[in-house]
Amino acid sequence: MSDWSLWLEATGALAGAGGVGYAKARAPRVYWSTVGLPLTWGRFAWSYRSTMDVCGLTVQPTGLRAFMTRNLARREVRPVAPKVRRIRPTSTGLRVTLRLPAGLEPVDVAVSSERLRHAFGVQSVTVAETKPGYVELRMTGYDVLRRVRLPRKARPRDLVVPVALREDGTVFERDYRKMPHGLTLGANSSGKSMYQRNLVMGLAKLPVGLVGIDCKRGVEHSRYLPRLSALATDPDMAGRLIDALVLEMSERFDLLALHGVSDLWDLPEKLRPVPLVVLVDEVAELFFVTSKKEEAARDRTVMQLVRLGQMARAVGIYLEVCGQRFGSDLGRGATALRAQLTGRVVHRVNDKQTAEMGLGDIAPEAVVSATSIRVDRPGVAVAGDTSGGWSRIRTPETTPAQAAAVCREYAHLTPDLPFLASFRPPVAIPPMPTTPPSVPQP
Ligand SMILES: Nc1ncnc2c1ncn2[C@@H]1O[C@H](COP(=O)(O)OP(=O)(O)OP(=O)(O)O)[C@@H](O)[C@H]1O
Repeated sequence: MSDWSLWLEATGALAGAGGVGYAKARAPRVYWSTVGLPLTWGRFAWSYRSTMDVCGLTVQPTGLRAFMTRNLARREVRPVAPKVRRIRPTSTGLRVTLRLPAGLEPVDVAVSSERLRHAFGVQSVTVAETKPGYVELRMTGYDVLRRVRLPRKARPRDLVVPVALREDGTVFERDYRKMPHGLTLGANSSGKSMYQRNLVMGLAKLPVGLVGIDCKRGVEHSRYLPRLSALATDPDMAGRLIDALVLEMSERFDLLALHGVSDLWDLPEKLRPVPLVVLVDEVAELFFVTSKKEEAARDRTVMQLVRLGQMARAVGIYLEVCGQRFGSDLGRGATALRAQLTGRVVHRVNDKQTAEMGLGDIAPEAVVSATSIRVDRPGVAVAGDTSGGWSRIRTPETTPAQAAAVCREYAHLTPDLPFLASFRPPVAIPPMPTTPPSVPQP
């Protein structure tokens, strides 16, 4: 086969020989940029006006405009469609900025997004308001969540970590300054650990302290040890660690009061304590008790965690909580804690109630979207915040070994925090090979 026909096959142009199917399945990004984009662009340009018309996205012209068209331009008076202001191709689709005519609002376009998706023959269309009077149609040419790759320029910065890709091809970022505390929910094998792994890989590269609470004996978090400032592996230790964090919070507030500011970020840089991200894996373990006498300790731990949730944002301590369920059935303080965790990510769940626990106070459609996540799509989740916005996301697939390697590489960024010293287990030394060393033969 010649080089030329190989290229044709790879890009899908060899339709007759099944090339399109091959390229769509194996290299959707290549297919999109070489074949899909020109086709979609052409279809869009050719059918834009009529599509808007049949989708009900036009308005009647004003009297003056109708008069001018009829009498001066001597043209037929037609309904007015949104004006296309900008068309921008991306590696995953097409972005079109529209100026809405008077009488149309962004929600009208959003309601028609499913019709537009079929009319333009694209994978998905999402509508975002960019400024008053303008919306952006974000079209994706292929299923970007099938095999997720974050764009190269998506790098962690400040306290912002790119963690996943949205359905519309944009990057989903976890911004701790905008949304200080987060909650990740999901059934077994739904992708919670993968989400946390991607988060830790990003956070590890930033000048922050990472604190792990993993009451499953540290099976998840012990991989991140070189980059952790503290790790609690059972509820008792977690209780003491949370107490230490509350004490640190009080000291940081004293520091703010001393300098007459109300936020850590208002302090001069050289006085500013390092931000801390507290990662809690399987939060239900903190609530479980096996005997009555453990209840007092459990209640104290939960209440201290609620205090962190309520106040610690101002002093740069952020919570990242993960669990399978998070309802009032867990025990006292559960709903109070959940209310503080503004950033919500819900993976596949076993029941609608769990989706409602995470997304019910965001949007009813988000709950429906979370309950329809397929079992064969681990890692897909619905991410929302309590401002009402939500989107479907998926993290890139990464291995525990990759996360451990990043934590080792950035171990030098682990801050020296004396108040956490007693919670920092010695970093594990790689195990010795089990086979005895070979003795050189004479
Ligand atoms: N974003 C993803 N892309 C591809 N595969 C994924 C993704 N997320 C998770 N998976 C697959 O799903 C499996 C389960 O994921 P993960 O361990 O993160 O689930 P979990 O919710 O933490 O489960 P558990 O609660 O049992 O610990 C992983 O082994 C991985 O192969």
